Amino acid sequence: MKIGIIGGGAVGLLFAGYLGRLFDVTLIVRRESQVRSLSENGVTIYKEGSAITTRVGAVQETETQKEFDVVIVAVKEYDLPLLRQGLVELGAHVPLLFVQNGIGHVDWVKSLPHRHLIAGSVDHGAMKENDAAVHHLGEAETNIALIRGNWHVIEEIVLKSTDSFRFSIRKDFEKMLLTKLFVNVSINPLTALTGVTNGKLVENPYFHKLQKDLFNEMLLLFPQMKGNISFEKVVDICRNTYQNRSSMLKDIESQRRTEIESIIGVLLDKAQKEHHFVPIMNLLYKLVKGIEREGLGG
Ligand SMILES: NC(=O)C1=CN([C@@H]2O[C@H](COP(=O)(O)OP(=O)(O)OC[C@H]3O[C@@H](n4cnc5c(N)ncnc54)[C@H](OP(=O)(O)O)[C@@H]3O)[C@@H](O)[C@H]2O)C=CC1
Ligand SMILES: CC(C)(CO)C(=O)C(=O)O
Repeated sequence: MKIGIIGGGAVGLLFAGYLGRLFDVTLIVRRESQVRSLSENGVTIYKEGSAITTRVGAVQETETQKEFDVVIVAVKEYDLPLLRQGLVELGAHVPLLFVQNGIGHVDWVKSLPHRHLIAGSVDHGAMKENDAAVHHLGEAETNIALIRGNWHVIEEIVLKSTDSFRFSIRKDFEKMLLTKLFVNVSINPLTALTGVTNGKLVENPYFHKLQKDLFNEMLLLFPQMKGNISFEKVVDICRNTYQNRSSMLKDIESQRRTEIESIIGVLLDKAQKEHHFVPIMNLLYKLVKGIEREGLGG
């Protein structure tokens, strides 16, 4: 099975390192320097004191000629629009798997002409070390659900998946993405603003109380999720990814744009339309946007 992975960031490298042991994997990146680094070094995954290196292919996005059986899109949500042309050129028959947090990308994904579209929800913690190495912090799984098309296109990945990098099939992609959204709303902005790792949010009673209040604001917006997600799930993920610095914290630290729009911005629009009072979300959104604007994180 030939797998293309667009984006050699934390998640792209993690997927390439694990899937590259089982399949023919090519990372599609945007910098020539990263192609060189990957060709020379392969992808190294650091985990609990060990390091495993996997050889993978690497090409620059403009030079992708290979025919893929599936393409995993691992760029940030706000970088997706620029990929449209390239994805169309891959062919509408090529199944695409999107791993972005949040729900801001769903309508855009649905607007693609591709026959098989799959949503992914990544519970792993991944922290990029350099262009060819990533830390796997917190063993978890990747949930996947069909947006449209059929399963057989991705069955092999699920069947061959191993315990250290497991894929689980979910029936309802909206419910799956909302579940992850509850997690990201309760972790990412708080870690981005306080600078702590995920695990500290459940250890520190002040942060933990804020997490709970945020979770309750989420339930106001999505009452249908009441029986589907519990606050314990958030706590479990914080513990599982104890040492991880969330993707939003890493963005703030690197003075990069965050995914706050796709994680909280879309929820504030919903709250306004439906007349819900979500003061903590509002405050966190404005603080993250303000810090992002001033480039204060570095
Ligand atoms: N990190 C984590 O623990 C988790 C992240 N996620 C989700 O996964 C997605 C990716 O996150 P993450 O890996 O952390 O992000 P990173 O910022 O680490 O990586 C994004 C990568 O995309 C690359 N990229 C951007 N545009 C293009 C393009 N046109 N062609 C090729 N490559 C491109 C960037 O390249 P360059 O290096 O050149 O800028 C960068 O390497 C996000 O949507 C996030 O929400 C989900 C769960 C956990
Ligand atoms: C699961 C979690 C919270 C891991 O840090 C994540 O999705 C992220 O960092 O964006």
